[in-house]
Amino acid sequence: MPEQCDPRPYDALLLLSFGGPEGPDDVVPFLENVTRGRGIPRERLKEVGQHYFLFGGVSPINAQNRELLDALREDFAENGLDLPVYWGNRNWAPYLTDTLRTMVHDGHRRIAVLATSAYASYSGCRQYRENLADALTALKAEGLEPPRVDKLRHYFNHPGLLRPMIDGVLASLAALPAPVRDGAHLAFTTHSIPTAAADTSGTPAEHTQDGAGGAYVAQHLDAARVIADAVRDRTGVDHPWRLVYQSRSGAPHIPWLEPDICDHLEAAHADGVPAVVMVPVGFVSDHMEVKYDLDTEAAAKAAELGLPVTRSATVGADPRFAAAVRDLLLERAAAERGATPQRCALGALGAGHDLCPVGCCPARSPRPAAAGADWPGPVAEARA
Ligand SMILES: CC1=C(CCC(=O)O)c2cc3nc(cc4[nH]c(cc5[nH]c(cc1n2)c(C)c5CCC(=O)O)c(CCC(=O)O)c4C)C(CCC(=O)O)=C3C
Ligand SMILES: [Fe+2]
Repeated sequence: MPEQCDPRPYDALLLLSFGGPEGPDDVVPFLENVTRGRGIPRERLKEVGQHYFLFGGVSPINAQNRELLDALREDFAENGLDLPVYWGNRNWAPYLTDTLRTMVHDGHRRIAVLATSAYASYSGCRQYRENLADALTALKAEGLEPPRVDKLRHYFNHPGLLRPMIDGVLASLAALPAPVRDGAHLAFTTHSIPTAAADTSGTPAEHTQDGAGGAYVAQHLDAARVIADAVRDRTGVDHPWRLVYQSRSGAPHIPWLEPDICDHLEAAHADGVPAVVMVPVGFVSDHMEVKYDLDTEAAAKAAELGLPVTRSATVGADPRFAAAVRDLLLERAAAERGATPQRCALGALGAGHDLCPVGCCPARSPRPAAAGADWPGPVAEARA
C-alpha cells in the first residue's frame, strides 16, 4: 500500500480548460463563446471555423482532457492521494459553472484548480480567474454557498512537463532523415498574443515595454532553453533554436508577437537551414492549434519549400505530467497549511507565485477575477 498523501485543506481538484466543439453543429456556437466581446474580425472566424470542419467539427482538446483526467485519477490512486478530480471548461461543455455547481452539491468547499495553460498571460491565466469569478457569482445568485478556489501556480518549468518534451524533441530529431539531422534547428512555438498583452503579462514587476514580452516571453524562453540545453547534452549536437509564434488572430493593425512559424520556416529555408523540428512548447496537448496550425498549415508550408520538418509531442496524458500535477497540488496544500514545501522547477526563473498579485496579467477592461489577491474574500482579507 502506498503511503497516504495529505491533500488538506483541499477536498477536490478541478481541471479547468478551454473546451472545444465535438461535432459540426457545435463549431459556430463554440466560436461565438470564444470570441464574445473580443473584437475578432469576421473573416478570421470563418477561416478558423474551416479548420474545425476539416476535422469533422471535432476539436481534439476534449478527448485530450479526458485522457488527462484518467491519468490523474490513476496517478492519485497509485500514490495514495484520495482526492476526486473534476473537469470544467471556459467555452464548451462541461461548462465551468455546471461543474462547480456539481462540486458544491457533492460537498466540496476547498478546491484546487489546474488550468491547462502553463504560462502567465491574460488568456492563459487571468481569463481563467475571471471565469472562476463568474461561476462563483452565478452559484451565489442561485442561493448556493460558493466554495473557495485556489489556482495552482504556473508549471511551464516543472520537470514533469519539460522532461517529456525533451524526449519528444529527441524523438523528432531521430525521425528526420539522417543527412539533415545534425543541422536541424529547433523552432519553439507558442500562441501569439498582442504585444500589449505580452508586455503586461505576469506580475507588475515582470511587465516590460516596447514588445519585450513580459513574463509570457521570459517564461517561454526559459522553458525553451532548458529543453535545448538538455537536447544538446543528450545528442552532443548544439541545435540552434528560436522562439516563434502561431495562431495569430485579431485585427491586422494591432501588433502581435512575431515571427509567425510559417514566416520563420521560409526565412530558415532561405538561410540554408537543412531541417526544422517544431516544438509546441506553449501547449500541453495536441489540440487544434497543434493539429491545424502546425501539422496542417506549417507542414504544408514546409512541404512547399522542400524543407524537412517534424513536430515534437506535447505532454498530453504522460504519466510524468500527471505526477507533476500531484506534486503541484501537494506542494500548494502544504503551503496552505503553513509549511514551506520544496518547489520543483528547472530553468533560471524558479517556481512562481501561488497567488496572483494585484495587477497580474491585467484585462483590457477590469473585471472580477477569483483566486488572486484582488478577489474579495478570505484570502484577500487575510493578507490585507
Ligand atoms: C495564450 C493563448 C492560449 C494558450 C493558453 C491556453 O491554452 O489557454 C490559447 C489557447 C487556445 N486557443 C484556442 C482556440 C481559440 N483561440 C482563439 C483566440 C485567441 N486565443 C488567444 C490566446 C491563447 N489561446 C488570443 C489572444 C486570442 C484572440 C482573442 C482573445 O483575445 O481572446 C480563437 C478564436 C479564433 C481565432 O482568432 O483563432 C479560438 C478558436 C484553443 C482551443 C483549441 C481547440 O479547439 O482544440 C486553445 C487551447
Ligand atoms: Fe486561443
